[in-house]
Amino acid sequence: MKTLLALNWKMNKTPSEARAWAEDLAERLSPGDAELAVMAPAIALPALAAHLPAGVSVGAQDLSAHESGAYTGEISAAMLVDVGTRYAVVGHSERREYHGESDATVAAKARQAQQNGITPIVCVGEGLDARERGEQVPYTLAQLAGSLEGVGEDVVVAYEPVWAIGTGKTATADDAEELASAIREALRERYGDAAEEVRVLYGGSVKPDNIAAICAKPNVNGALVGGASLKVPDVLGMNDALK
Ligand SMILES: O=C[C@H](O)COP(=O)(O)O
Repeated sequence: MKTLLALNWKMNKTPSEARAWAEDLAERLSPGDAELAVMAPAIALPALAAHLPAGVSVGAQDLSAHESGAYTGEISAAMLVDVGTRYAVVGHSERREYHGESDATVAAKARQAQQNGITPIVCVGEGLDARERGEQVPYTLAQLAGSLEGVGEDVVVAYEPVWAIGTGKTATADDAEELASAIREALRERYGDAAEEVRVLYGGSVKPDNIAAICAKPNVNGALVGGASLKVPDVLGMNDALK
């Protein structure tokens, strides 16, 4: 299966900046072994769909758990599909923390994505407390079970320890593999043989100089990258490191 380099811009870049970034990438990207996907603010997705180089996917950072109707401010899966969206991040720790999203909400969003042909990237991961208690595996697996309720196997799982996000503290490649292998086992129980085809990503302070070691681990099939996704040279560096 192809390694996935998922670039999460978070709340950065206007549509004009997104277009310039995509044009710059298109000029400089030499295709590697990884699949690239850009998870941008929804308002920038049409510009990305029009200007990203061929083969680079468009992704959303969130979507509504509802199909359509009276949900002011929400963006539906069908709207995202209409502008060329292939992936959607759901349950990022920032949405869980700042927008009160529960595992049940995350699962509802993932189901909504799948019903419309979007592959959800379901995020899970422990905070510092659970890590310091040595409970990172049971904590993360409990979150995963709730977040995958009723969700089919066309899914990507991103393990992001909250203490490593945007802090410069990267989990070691062995830490990433510990959780990725536990997640794989849980996916086998849920999906059987199809679990081998589910990509498990690591996220948290991934950069050009650490991505190769992390993605070389047997159960890590890519990365979800925040800070290092904003500058084209960093993205080229990560893409090259995965060749
Ligand atoms: O979605 C991406 C993650 O939250 C990681 O962010 P970061 O690479 O800035 O630590």
